[in-house]
This record gives sequence, C-alpha cells and structure tokens, in this order.
Amino acid sequence: MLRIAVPNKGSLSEPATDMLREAGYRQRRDPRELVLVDPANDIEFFFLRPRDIAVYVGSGTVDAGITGRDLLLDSGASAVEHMELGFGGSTFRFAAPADRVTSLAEVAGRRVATSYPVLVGDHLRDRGIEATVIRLDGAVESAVQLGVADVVADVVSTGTTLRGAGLEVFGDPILRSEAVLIRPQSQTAVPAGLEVLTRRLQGVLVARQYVLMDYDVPAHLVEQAVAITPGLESPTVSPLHSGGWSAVRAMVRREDTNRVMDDLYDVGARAILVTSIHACRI
Ligand SMILES: Nc1ncnc2c1ncn2[C@@H]1O[C@H](COP(=O)(O)OP(=O)(O)OP(=O)(O)O)[C@@H](O)[C@H]1O
Ligand SMILES: O=P(O)(O)OC[C@H]1O[C@H](OP(=O)(O)OP(=O)(O)O)[C@H](O)[C@@H]1O
Ligand SMILES: [Mg+2]
Repeated sequence: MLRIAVPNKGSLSEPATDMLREAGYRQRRDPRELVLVDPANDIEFFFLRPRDIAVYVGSGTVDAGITGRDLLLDSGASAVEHMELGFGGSTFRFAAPADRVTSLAEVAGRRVATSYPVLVGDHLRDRGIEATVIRLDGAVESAVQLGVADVVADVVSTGTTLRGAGLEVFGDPILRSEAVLIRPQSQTAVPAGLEVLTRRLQGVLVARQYVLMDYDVPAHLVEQAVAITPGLESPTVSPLHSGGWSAVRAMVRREDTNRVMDDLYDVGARAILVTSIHACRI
C-alpha cells in the first residue's frame, strides 16, 4: 500500500486535501484524524505537520508527501521535489523597518529572526554574509519591534502581515516557494502507485488551468483561427453538416479565455462555447 504524507494544518492543509479529493482519493472529514486508508486505491494518508513532512519522506518511511518548497529546503532532509502542485505560492524575503536596512550587504553583523534558520543560514553563507540567525517558531514580524532582531526573513504572500508590523521587504527574494510533492532521495524507482498519483494530480492541474473551447468558423479561415487556439497538441477540426464551415475544438488556458474568444470573433468564428474540464489524463 502506498503511504503519502499530507499537511494536517496550516495554509497547505485544505488545498492539499481538496486536490487529493479532486484526484479521486478518499480524504478525512474530521481534522483530528491522523491516518486514513483508501482501500479502493491501495493508498494510506498520514496527516502530519507540514514542517515534519520532509523529515518523514527523507527517512523513507512514507513514499511521498506534500509540503512547501521552503519547508523542504529548511529541513535539510534527504528528499527531492517530484512535482509542483500549483497552490501555496509564496516568496521568502528579508524585511526591516523602512529605510533602516535596504540591501542584503547591510544584513552583515545584524540579527535576523526567522522560522527557517537553515534556509536563511545557507542563503547568507552562500553570499559570504555573516549575521546572527535567531530562530523563532512563528509571528517573526514582531521580532524587530520587540527588540529581538534587526531584520526578519519570512514567508510573504499578500504582504499584509509585514505592512501591519511596519516592515518593508528589501533585496531579491530568497526563494519562490509553492506546494510540492516530494519523494525520498533514496527511492531508486518511482513506485507504480506514485506514478498513478502523479498522473492524477497532473490531471487535476490541467483541469484547473485549461478550458475546452468549441467554435464554428468558415472553412477558409480555419488556419487563421487555429493559429489563435493551437491547443496542447493540435486542435480537432471537423466539417459542419452545412457546407463551407468547420467546427474546431481546442484546449485554452483558463486565464486567456476572454481574449481568445474576442480574437476568434474578430477572425470570423461564431458559436464560441467554453466548457470546464471536469477531469482528464494528458
Ligand atoms: N499566506 C501564507 N502564509 C503562510 N504560509 C503560506 C502562505 N502561503 C503559502 N504558504 C506556505 O505554507 C507553508 C507553511 O505552512 P504553515 O504556515 O501552515 O506552517 P507553519 O507555519 O509551520 O504552521 P502554523 O502557521 O500553523 O504554525 C510554507 O510552505 C509557506 O510557503
Ligand atoms: O503576506 P501575508 O499574506 O500576510 O502572509 C504571510 C504570513 O503568513 C504566515 O504566517 P502564519 O499565519 O503561518 O503564522 P506563523 O507566523 O505563526 O507561522 C507567514 O509566516 C507570514 O507571517
Ligand atoms: Mg505559518
């Protein structure tokens, strides 16, 4: 039976569970459940702290797990990224009170508060900057105001928390993170069940990122229209019953939907219909 670690709380928990449910796996209803078996899919889910998941995966006691790239790098565990999951996006950045510290070089000799001491320590060392890293469990934005640190390094999503604490980011992002499926470095071959899980999750990603577009276009304009909707591989073109027109079906990126419909209409396409993809295997 395949063993998969899933975040039990925090920002990644609900979107991870939603994605697995969308991929056809049983998921827990009670947030206190720690283990859930899905016998129909021969898979077992372990609900663990997001920060601990890389440790379990690295030790090889589970076959794969969902966590953040930032948490994986900070863990130092022997686990590798297997697949990006398209949610839980964030940047990891330095911040300080406006105008007090404005470049990475100025971090030298100062105190940096963070919940990600390995990630930050590695970043500073790689750039030859000596600073004192102070490890805190969370809410690091208050560390400057409370006099424990001069600079913070933390997850930034909307930036609301930083603004609220009177801090401003400076320097380049330390990391761009998102939720990832990770597997043990020691795993020599990807288990068959993990390949199925991966394909299912890729199906969810495609269903979320693409829509299906159908339209009719005069046959002599098909080439122009198809240039606007090249699809993933190649669009399907079929003749309409009444001569001189073709029907085209292609996948289109969801965010491009309205621009593509406008462009198709301008070329002469009509009866342009957009349908959501419920599920797919590419
Ligand atoms: N707005 C956000 N706030 C916090 N983490 C986010 C956000 N968006 C994405 N993430 C990602 O979520 C992961 C951290 O999860 P979370 O903050 O839930 O863990 P935690 O801080 O260990 O737990 P908790 O906050 O419940 O104590 C990281 O990979 C981080 O990049
Ligand atoms: O840019 P924002 O949208 O404001 O989000 C970023 C904040 O969210 C996270 O905190 P979390 O809620 O996980 O609390 P924690 O600091 O205790 O981990 C993170 O550590 C930042 O504080
Ligand atoms: Mg947190």
